[in-house]
Amino acid sequence: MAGVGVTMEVGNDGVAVITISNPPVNALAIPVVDGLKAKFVEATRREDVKAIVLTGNGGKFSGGFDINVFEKVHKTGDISIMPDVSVDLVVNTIEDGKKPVVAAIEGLALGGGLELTMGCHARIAAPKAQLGLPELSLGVLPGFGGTQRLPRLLGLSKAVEIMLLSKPIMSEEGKKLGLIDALVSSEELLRVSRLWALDIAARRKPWIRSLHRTDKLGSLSESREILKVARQQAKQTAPNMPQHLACLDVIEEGIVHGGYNGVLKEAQVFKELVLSDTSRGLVHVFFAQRATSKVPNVTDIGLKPRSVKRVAVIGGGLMGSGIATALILGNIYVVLKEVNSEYLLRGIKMVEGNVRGLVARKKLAQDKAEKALSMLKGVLDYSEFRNVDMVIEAVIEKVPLKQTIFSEIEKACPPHCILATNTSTIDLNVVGEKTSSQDRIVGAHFFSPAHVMPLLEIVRTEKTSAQVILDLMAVGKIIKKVPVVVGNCTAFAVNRTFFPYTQGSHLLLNLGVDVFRIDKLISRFGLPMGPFQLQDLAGYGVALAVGKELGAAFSDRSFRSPLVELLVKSGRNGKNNGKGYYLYEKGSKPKPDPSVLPIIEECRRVTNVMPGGKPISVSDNEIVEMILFPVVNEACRVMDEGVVVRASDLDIASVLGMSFPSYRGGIVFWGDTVGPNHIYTSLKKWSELYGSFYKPSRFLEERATKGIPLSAPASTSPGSRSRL
Ligand SMILES: C[C@H](O)CC(=O)SCCNC(=O)CCNC(=O)[C@H](O)C(C)(C)COP(=O)(O)OP(=O)(O)OC[C@H]1O[C@@H](n2cnc3c(N)ncnc32)[C@H](O)[C@@H]1OP(=O)(O)O
Repeated sequence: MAGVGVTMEVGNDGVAVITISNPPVNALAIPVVDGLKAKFVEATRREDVKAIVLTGNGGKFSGGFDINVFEKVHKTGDISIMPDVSVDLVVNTIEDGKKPVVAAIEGLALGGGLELTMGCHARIAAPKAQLGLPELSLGVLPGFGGTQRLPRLLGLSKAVEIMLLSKPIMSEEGKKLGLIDALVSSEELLRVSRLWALDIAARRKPWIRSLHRTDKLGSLSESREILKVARQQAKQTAPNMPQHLACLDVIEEGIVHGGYNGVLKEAQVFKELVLSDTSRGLVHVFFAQRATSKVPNVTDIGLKPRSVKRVAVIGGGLMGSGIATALILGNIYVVLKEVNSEYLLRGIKMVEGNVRGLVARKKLAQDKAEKALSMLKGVLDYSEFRNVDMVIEAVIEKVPLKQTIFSEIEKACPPHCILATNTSTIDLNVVGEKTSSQDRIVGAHFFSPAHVMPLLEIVRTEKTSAQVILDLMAVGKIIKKVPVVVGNCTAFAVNRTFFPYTQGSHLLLNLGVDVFRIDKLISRFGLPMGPFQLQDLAGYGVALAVGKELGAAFSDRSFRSPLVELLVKSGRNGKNNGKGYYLYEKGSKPKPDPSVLPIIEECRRVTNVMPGGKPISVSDNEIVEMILFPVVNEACRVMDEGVVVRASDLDIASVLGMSFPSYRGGIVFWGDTVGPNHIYTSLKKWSELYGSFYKPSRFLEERATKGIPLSAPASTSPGSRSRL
């Protein structure tokens, strides 16, 4: 495999093939950008070169500009390390250069990669290549002229959609839309591209500079209307993110004042956006997600994942059927076991409902749905378990029941079979206590709805073998989850970190803050809904069971309120029966229900925590902090106890499991952005005013007083332990 750099080969036909090489995705690192410039200058100068083909090594064109450079800018604040690619390389050297350039695209051309190809005079692609401008998902905008050339190549409407959704299209669609000039097989790609380039040089094919085109832009009033609608949508779907509106403004600049002015404006706005908190958060999440696949003593000891083809799921309830759905969609054969045919039928119906729901929402093709459903078999006993590679138990949270199941499956399954539980609270050592297969026991904690939520929390005990963890990570990837490996403790990493979220909201409510104000502020912060609406959605049964369990486990810092019991007593059961903190009517949005207020008053009388019996007076900002700082505080304990490999694992878990806004970088990253010292002093003040729920942890105190970021590795914190 070639190293990092750019090569050039000039053939007898007079075509210079310039190849980008930077495995694994040919990211445009600074040496690659420099190499491109040098090779283009050389090809332009050489008399034996008539035309140029630009391509990528190893079956991929390019995954875009090197995101590591953004990270460097974020760390140093020094924007000057960004090279001038947009004007110097793409406009002056490639697009306005003296020799025609054809892009030969295979595999993927994303971000800066696609933007380079749009500066070329034609684009030839192999089938199934991914083409996209995902820069907005990194908090920036396309910065190599993409905001200008994409609308000019395929029309404003589609271009805006591709950029705002950060969603790639395939080369087949690109051909239909006019982004791609010809679609040819991988084997033919270079040959056709060379001929095409020569044809342009000989004026047998048009020499097109995308930036100069206007034929697909439509009239100014049409463009303005499209941008107006897009702005309205962006305000709704991305209210806290500046890059969406900025991108639309830059596009408009080019439409009104011409492509080149648009390119200049793009470069200026790009520099502002790279330095934004949004970009810092999103770039952090990009790398944090990829870091989860590196687990010390698991992924670095030469093991290979074993193939898991058949999985048994025990329990066809909400979780079990969701897990079964995720598995069959990943082409894994599933045996779903229930205790009687009524429950089994209900479980299978739920799986079918999940799959058909995806088809209805156009997320799955009909034939794929049928194929997936053919991978499911319902059973009532263990006879089919003799040839499964993994079992996932997903029954109710009762210790004796789980223990019985585990000793039964130990006998029914082959000796290599992974024995996983989807428990969200029970200690894995207790679950597997009655077996002698502790090395095969592992937690596979899915988040509801399991076929939708992207996180898979893999819980290991001291005895779980590295092979078993690796196998489960591989299964997680096959079913399109992001697996995060954590240690064994009550509620594990995610629910443990977030238990103060619910409790903190209830404490604030009991201190006199309005329930709907809390929900509104938390949604405004960026979570999809507030804590009380979430409780309505999850169901009060869950709230009661989990509240009891966690309250007992963390009694030194728990706030217990009788509110949910009072709600149930008054005939409310959340979204389930249409009445909770909100009223739920089919076809309309949840409406705050004022008749819940007297019940809250009654609860406040019972808990009696308001200082002097009067509601506390707090600012909007303080409300958000009083809910989220205790979560950061618990995250500190989780890190201190070594439950996670690295701080960023909690970031990704909070984003993917709890829908914490990704543009805030995850819970620990956000804590560092706000500042450990501010969090510590606030918690200390509240703990004096309102009790031990807010008491700062040892880890937080130490980091705040020494000025060490919360995310700094544990070695900086003497006395840290590890459960991994
Ligand atoms: C100025 C310009 O307009 C700005 C830009 O171009 S910004 C960049 C725009 N490009 C992107 O956003 C694409 C980002 N990359 C991806 O979406 C995916 O990595 C991909 C679809 C290219 C490949 O996905 P997949 O095959 O699952 O591999 P994935 O694990 O994600 O990536 C493989 C490795 O390449 C790295 N990588 C991928 N794209 C990268 C990039 N643009 N820069 C630096 N590293 C990159 C990943 O960090 C990962 O590294 P690791 O192995 O050390 O963890």
